[in-house]
Amino acid sequence: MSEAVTKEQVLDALKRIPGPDGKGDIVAQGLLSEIVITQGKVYFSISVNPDRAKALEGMRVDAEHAVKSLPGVEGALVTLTADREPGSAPPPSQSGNGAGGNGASAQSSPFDSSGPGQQAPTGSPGKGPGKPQGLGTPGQQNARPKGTPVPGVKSIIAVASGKGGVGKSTTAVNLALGLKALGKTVGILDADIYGPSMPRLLALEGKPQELAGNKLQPMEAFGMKVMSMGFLVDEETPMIWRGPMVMSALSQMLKDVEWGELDVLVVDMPPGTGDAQLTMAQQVPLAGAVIVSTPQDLALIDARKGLNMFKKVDVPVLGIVENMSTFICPHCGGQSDIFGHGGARHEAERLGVPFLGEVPLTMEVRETSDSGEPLVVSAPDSEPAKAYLEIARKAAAELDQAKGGGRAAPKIVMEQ
Ligand SMILES: Nc1ncnc2c1ncn2[C@@H]1O[C@H](COP(=O)(O)OP(=O)(O)OP(=O)(O)O)[C@@H](O)[C@H]1O
Repeated sequence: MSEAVTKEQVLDALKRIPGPDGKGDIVAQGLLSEIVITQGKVYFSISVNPDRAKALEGMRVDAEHAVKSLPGVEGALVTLTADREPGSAPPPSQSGNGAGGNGASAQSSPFDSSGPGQQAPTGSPGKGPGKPQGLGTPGQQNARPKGTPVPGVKSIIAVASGKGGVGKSTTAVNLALGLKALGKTVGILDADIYGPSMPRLLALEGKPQELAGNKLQPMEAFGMKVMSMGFLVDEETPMIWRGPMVMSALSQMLKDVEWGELDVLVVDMPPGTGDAQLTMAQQVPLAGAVIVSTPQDLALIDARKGLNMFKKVDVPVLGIVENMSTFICPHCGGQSDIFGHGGARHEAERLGVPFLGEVPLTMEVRETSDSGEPLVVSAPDSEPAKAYLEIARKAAAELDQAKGGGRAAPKIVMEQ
């Protein structure tokens, strides 16, 4: 195993990245937040002028690549932020520079920004030959051909995110287990074709068994029925072919899987808000959606796109979850807000959707999710597990409300 990377090495690599105006470098210009390293994964944000966020995406990608190419780095989550004045980065505190990191899957890293979720790949269902018939044009208002109900399944909820790598799948699993802890019978469907995570998150291997009548027996983990694209699509299948396959595979996973009686089926959606996601949201008979975001303001722009996407297809948003809210140092217990803090709560309030809760960035979330022992079952008394349980409780309450005719209509105040 290679040596653990240090903050100094990361900073040295970042000195090669020119600042937004092409002058100096992003380190010298004081644009970086605190750099946190846990077990070979590096997290930080770069302050930019929000008006230039799109134009500076290349700078973000360059910074991420520069860090990822360092020996000992397994992944990097780099975001652009506008919530901090350049040069006012918090004073460095001890980072949880763990013992050098393993345990992450060898597959495409969820941190890989060039990978799944950043854009819908060519051949995505909205564009490619696999575009399902009769679903209306993605982007078209009010085109919700409610998907065919799945026999035995009372409610289907989607867990979605505006972009990849924000912890959507980890949240989906812990939310599902939280719902189970509330006494519900739960299934989880991993619809993330570009980077199926359930085999890793639930330590599942193998293929589902075929039953009579062309039905598939879902796999099982922690008392939940589980189905994943990862069980059906060969890892070797090139991305470009996966898009066209997704719709038939998805409808197969809904219709042709012996789900049995379920109170809730949690669907882990592919990240993003492109055509593929919109088409999926239209095709699945969703009772509600949960949006996962990091607190950082530009990520919230993506979260907002997620909200709009569900609005377009008339699916109630049960609420927003703020993930990686605060970093808790495993050594000193100190807290720091790498990506800001409280942004999602504020955004939820602003948009009039429920805020379901916040989950800190901790080593235990990462370790347990990457080793297939989700925190809600492996350490139910830990702080993040309690946060997930509370999120599940609130989501269940919102679901009941949505099913019972929806949230109370907002009061209309007449301006004098
Ligand atoms: N609160 C957290 N604290 C620490 N690590 C976390 C937290 N949430 C998620 N992670 C880690 O971040 C990585 C990405 O998480 P995950 O796979 O759930 O994200 P995702 O949004 O589903 O990604 P993708 O879009 O690539 O599928 C994983 O290594 C996971 O263990």
